[in-house]
Order: sequence, then C-alpha cells, then structure tokens
Amino acid sequence: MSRHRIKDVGYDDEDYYSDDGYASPDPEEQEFLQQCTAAVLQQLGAGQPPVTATKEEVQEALWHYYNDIEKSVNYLRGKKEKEALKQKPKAAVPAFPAPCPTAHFSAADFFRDCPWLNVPSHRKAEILVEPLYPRLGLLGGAPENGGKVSKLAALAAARKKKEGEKAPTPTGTPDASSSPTPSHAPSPDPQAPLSLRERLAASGRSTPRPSEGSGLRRLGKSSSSSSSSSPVPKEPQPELKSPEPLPEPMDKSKAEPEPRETVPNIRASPSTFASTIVGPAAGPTTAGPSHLHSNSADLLKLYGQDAEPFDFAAPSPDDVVLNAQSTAKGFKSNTASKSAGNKKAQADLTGGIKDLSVEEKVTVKSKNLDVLAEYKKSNRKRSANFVVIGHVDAGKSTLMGRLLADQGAIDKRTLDKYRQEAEKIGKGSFALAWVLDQGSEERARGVTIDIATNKFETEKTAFTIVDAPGHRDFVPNMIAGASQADFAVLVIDSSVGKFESGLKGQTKEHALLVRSMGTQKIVVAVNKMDAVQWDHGRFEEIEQQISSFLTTAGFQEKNIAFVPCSGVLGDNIARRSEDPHAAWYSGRTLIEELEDSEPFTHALEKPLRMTISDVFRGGVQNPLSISGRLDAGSLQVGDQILTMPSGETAMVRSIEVDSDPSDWAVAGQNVVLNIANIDPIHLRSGDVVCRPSSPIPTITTFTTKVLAFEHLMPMQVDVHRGRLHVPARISKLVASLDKASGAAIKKRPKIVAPGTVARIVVEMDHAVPLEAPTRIVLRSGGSTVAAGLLE
Ligand SMILES: Nc1nc2c(ncn2[C@@H]2O[C@H](COP(=O)(O)OP(=O)(O)OP(=O)(O)O)[C@@H](O)[C@H]2O)c(=O)[nH]1
Repeated sequence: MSRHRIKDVGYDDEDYYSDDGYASPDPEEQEFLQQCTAAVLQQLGAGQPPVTATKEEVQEALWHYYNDIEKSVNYLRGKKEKEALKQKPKAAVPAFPAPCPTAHFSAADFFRDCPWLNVPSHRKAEILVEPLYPRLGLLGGAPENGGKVSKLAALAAARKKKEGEKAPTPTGTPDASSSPTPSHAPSPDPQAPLSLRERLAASGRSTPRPSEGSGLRRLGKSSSSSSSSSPVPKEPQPELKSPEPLPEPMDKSKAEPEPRETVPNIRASPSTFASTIVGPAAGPTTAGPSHLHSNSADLLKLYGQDAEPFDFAAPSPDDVVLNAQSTAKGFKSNTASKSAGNKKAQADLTGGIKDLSVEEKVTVKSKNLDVLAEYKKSNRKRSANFVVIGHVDAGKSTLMGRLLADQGAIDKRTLDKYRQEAEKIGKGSFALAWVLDQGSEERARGVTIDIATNKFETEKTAFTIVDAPGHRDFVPNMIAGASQADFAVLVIDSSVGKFESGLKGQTKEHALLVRSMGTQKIVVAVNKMDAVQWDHGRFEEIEQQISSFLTTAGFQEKNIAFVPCSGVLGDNIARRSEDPHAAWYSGRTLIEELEDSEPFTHALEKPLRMTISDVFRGGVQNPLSISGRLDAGSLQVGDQILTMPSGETAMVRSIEVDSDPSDWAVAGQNVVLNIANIDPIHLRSGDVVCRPSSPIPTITTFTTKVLAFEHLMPMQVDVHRGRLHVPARISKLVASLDKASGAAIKKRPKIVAPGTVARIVVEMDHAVPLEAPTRIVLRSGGSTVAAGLLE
C-alpha cells in the first residue's frame, strides 16, 4: 500500500501558516488531498464489511496521519466499527465464555493505527486477555474434581452460593457474573452454574483426571512415557466448541456419554516426573480423588507402608507442638490477646530490623555560622569557571595542558612522563592533552570523552577549567560541562580546511549551546596559528566569520574576544609569541583575556541548590562524598541536606572548597561534600541537593521558551540539564515568538522552523527535580534540536 506524506523543508514561515495558525494548502497540495481522500473512500468501500465515511471525516483523518492513506483507512474503519458496536443493543453475556475458533486476536491489527511506542492509555485498557483455563485449587489441583480447596476459597464459594440462592437466575440463563471463573466449591444447587468438570461429565466426556488440573500438566506436553502410564483411552481431538448452557440440572453419577458433544480434551497427559511423584492418574470416568490422595501408593513407598498420607486441612505436627507448648505455658488463647501479641511481635520485629541497620549515625555539631557574613569578610580570590568548547581536534586539551603547565599547575616531571608515555604509543603530539585526558580510552584514541576539570590560579582569580569533548557523540557531556561555567573559551583550528569543517561541525553547535545556557562572555582562541605560518589574513577571515555568527547567536560584541595562538608552542597563551611572523598581533594573551573577565555574580541568598556531578564512596576518612558546583545558596558543616528526587536526607560531615577544607561554601564554588546518614543508592549524578525546608519540586511537565536549532513538532526528545537527561516528548507547540519582544507571533504552529523562538510544552517520562528559571537543552536523534529556559 502506498504511503504518502508531505515533506517540505524549504518553506518560508509566512507561506506555511495562515492567520488561524493552520497551514493553507496551495492548489497542488489541495489536489493531492483530493486524491488521498478518494483513495481512502475507495478503500473503505472496498473493504469487508464496506464502511462509509464523510469527506470531512476522511480529510480530518488524513490531516492527523500526515496523508498516510493506510493509517487513515485503519483509523476510520476502527472508528466506524466502534460506533456500530455502540448502537447495537448489548448481547447477553454467555454464561461460560469459551475460546472462539474464529475470533483471532492480532496484535498487529490492534496497534496498526497507534503511534509507535505511544499507545494511548484508553487503548491499553482494551488489552485484557481473559484466562483460557479455569482457576486451579491448592497446589495446582483441580478443585472441581474433589481436590482440596483452601479455606478461603471454600468460604468464598459458600458466600457466592448464598448470594446465588438469594437472587436465583432463571433456568437456562445462568448468572454471567458467576460463570466466567468457576467456583472452587462443589455446586449441588441445580440452579447454580456448573463447573467445567460438571459440564464435561454432563456432556459425556471423560472426566479430567485429578492430576490434569495441575499447572505442570497443563503446561507440559504429553510424552510417550506419560501416556503409557495413563489409562486414559486415546480420543480423537475434537474441534473447539463453546459448551451450551445446560437447560436442566444433571446428575453427575448418571451422566451418559453423548458423542455429539465436542468439548475438547485440552489437558495434556501427565509428565514422567509428575507420574513418579503423584502416581498414575485416576480412571477416565471416575471422579477420582485429588492427586494428594492418588499419589499415596508412591509416597507410602517413600515413607514406609505405615505412613498415613498427610491431611493438609489439619494443623501441621509443628503447629500441634507449638500450640501445646503455648497452652502449657499458660498463654491465653483468645483471639484478642493473640492479635495484640501479633501486633507487639510485629512492632518488635520492625524495631529490631531498624536496629539491625549497619549505617553509622553521625552527628556533627554545626558552628551556626552566618555564612554570608563569613564569605564577605573572607579574603579569598574570586573564582571563575570556564568551559573549553570547539570542534573535535581543535586542540582544546592541548591548549589547556599548556596553560596549566605555564601557570605551574602541573610540574615538569609529570609532563615529561606524559611525553614519554605518549611517544611510546605513537601519540607524542598529544602529551599536553594528557594533562586533562586522563582516561585510558581517551589517551588511546586521542579523543576527549568526558568533561575534565582542573584548576590554576592567577594573581586575581582562581580558575577552574572544564574541558569539554568536541566529538559530536559526546555533546551530552559537553552540555554537563557548560552548565557549570561562567564563561566559555571557544577553540578554533585555523589550519586550512579544518576551520571550514569545524564550522559545519560542532563549532557553531557548541557556541549556540553555551549561549542558550546563559553564558554571556566568550573568548575565541584561534589555535594552531603555527600551522598557517601566522597568516594575518587567515586570522582576520576567521575573526570576521565567527564574530558575525556569535552576534547572531546573541553574544554582545563587547563580550567577544579573539586571540591568535598556538597551544603546542605556547605562543600567546601565557607569554607573547616571539615568532617574527606573529609580530602583527599586539593584543592580549589568552591569560590576560581570561583575567579581564568581570566578577560573576551568584545567587548567594537564594535557597540552596547544587547539582551532583559525581558520587565517590569508599574513602577511609570520608566513606561517602559528592561533588558539584553550588548553583545557589550556601551551606556549612553540620547542615542537614535533602537530595532530590530520592527525597532522602543526609548530614554534611565536612566540606572542601577547591580542594581545601572549609567550614562553609557559597554559590559559585566548586565543592566536595563529605556526607553521612544516607545510603549511597539514593545518590546519582544529576540529582539536586537542597534543604529540607525549601525542597526543589519534582515535575513531569513544563512549559519552556526555546530557540529551535532544528524543526520542532510534537516529537520524542531528551531533556538535558547538566548531568541529568531524561526521555520526554514535545506535547504542544504553544506559539512562535518574536525574538526581541517575546510576544506571540503565531499561535499553535504545526511546526517551528530552525532559528525561531517558540513556547512549547514538554512532558517527561518520569518526574525530575526542575524549577524555573532553569536552562535546558532538547536533543533528538543525536543532535541538539532546541535549548531554552523553563518558564
Ligand atoms: N600544529 C599544531 N597542532 C596542534 C596544536 N594544538 C593541538 N594540536 C594537535 O591537534 C591534535 C588534537 O589535539 P587535542 O588537544 O587532543 O584536541 P581536542 O580539541 O582536545 O580534541 P577533542 O577533545 O577530542 O575534541 C593533536 O595532535 C595536537 O598535537 C597547535 O597549536 N598547533
């Protein structure tokens, strides 16, 4: 069957939307729509049974299914069938539903018009499959045949029977409510619905053997050995047929076989194992005893001839002894005291289990500091985090390795060791990158995989570098890095061809992402200038292209700086280049540019929020630690914290700020919290730490204002916020907005074009801790589709 879909990517916004927010099709589309409508109507009429639908209904369906004829036909057929069913008077429910040989359930048909992985909840309710077999008695025995029933089952049966007596159903039309699940109690009442066994007996079929009712038997296939041990005569397997309701009560013992009855023997013969344990089955026509009795011969062999088969209805020998002991000790045996005793025992047990906890309860006394006052009077250097972004192999890690080496944050011996080791595996040029790329896979492949942090200090500032991976596969890790940054360093490979390929790759994507995540300042390191002999023209070309892109992306010109440099040689990083070809540049070095950044303000007075980057466990002094950056608020040693979404509390034992012990920490600082009184299973990276008095809400749906990087429509996406990412879907496009004023331009657009700002509703698969005004990124199919701010 043909599948048509309009796919138009080269459109203009105004062409696409009409005033009411819906698309106004052009004549070509209208003609196509007419063709599709005719095809659907024709297929509906030709089907079995033929279905009629109005043109409007057909076009509505086509609109919903993007002109997919097959789906529209299926949808309309289903709709019409449902309507027809509703109109028909309800048929009497058969007393004993039996498998119908013609009604075949096809999952493929049932789900044909459902969106993939998104079955509407009301459809799920329709997928109830009735059990094919009657419920079994205790130990899988067949209760209809005299097998033992539990006391509870017997009670239920008695109650049911009583109810039946109160409201007798007319003969021949047994009460439907009681019949689908046959009662486990014998039903001597002629009016009561008959069990399967009774029906079989009445219909003249051989009564199922006691063991036939067991689950083992039911599932097992008949084997030659089991059939040989079974005296059941072989019968031709009749066709499946629903048994008719019996007009008159039948006497089971006198039941004569009626060959015209075609109820199948759906039960398999006993397996060898079952025959060994339970013994040969009872005769075909007798309503034999339960398998507990029928196996007596075999069991007696095992336990000695004198042993009596155990009656499970009576108290067990252990119970007898325990009862006797309790009576002897003078315990009261009335129910009230028993239940009181049970409750006490239960309480003791619960208390006991709590006391069994191996968790060390730690109480650290808080110094009750005024943290903000402490922060103001402290003479700590201001701190700043920056994320290093750019296309793969632009030289980010090498540049940062050089920066750390030049600032004395890494000693020469370690650097020499890295150089030797890198040369050994033929990757000598990556020696500096190894300062940040610590993972063995990263070193072997020469590619950064996860974010790496390192610190260095200048006279004024304590910097934290967050080195992000450039490869497109690791963009989620780059997002996690960018969420911790105050500003960004965009590294560009100036070599011929590399700059151009970077533009098509992650150079632009990374820059857009950091801007969408709130970064205002960006320093562009035009790297590998040694590879282009410090060509001034090349630098100017790159500067011009990148600066026009960055201003379009929302960076202010005053917040963009360019530095031509060479990471490998260390030119214009911490020291000015001495290469005569680089004499044309008299601007700042990279370090000077970094230092020039304005002090960044942080939400010190807001409630505590910290996103967990990593969880460490197993330290001797500090068995459990979490690291991250304080996004807002402050905290001190001895504080009680709440982790979300687990909702578990913990105690802060000690704090490290930038690797130094501290009594307190404030927003903007990178901290390690050594915590206690919590099970580590409640902690994951991406979780949020807050105070029990002001918890962060956990939500499943949110409205957000986003900048679309790609076409947006109702679709599956992943929501990223720092380390946290969760599957979700765009459920509604509320409006496309004016970039400058934020006013709605078009309400309920069907699609949002790349570069457009829009308000959308996102529904996540599970609740996560999120609150406005958090910045989030939406990704789909391995690429970033939008980024924005929670409203
Ligand atoms: N000629 C020259 N090569 C450089 C320079 N900086 C880095 N390279 C080389 O570029 C290659 C990639 O360097 P990396 O530092 O691993 O690049 P990266 O951007 O960190 O790579 P990813 O993090 O995996 O995206 C290495 O072979 C470096 O030696 C430079 O200034 N000049």
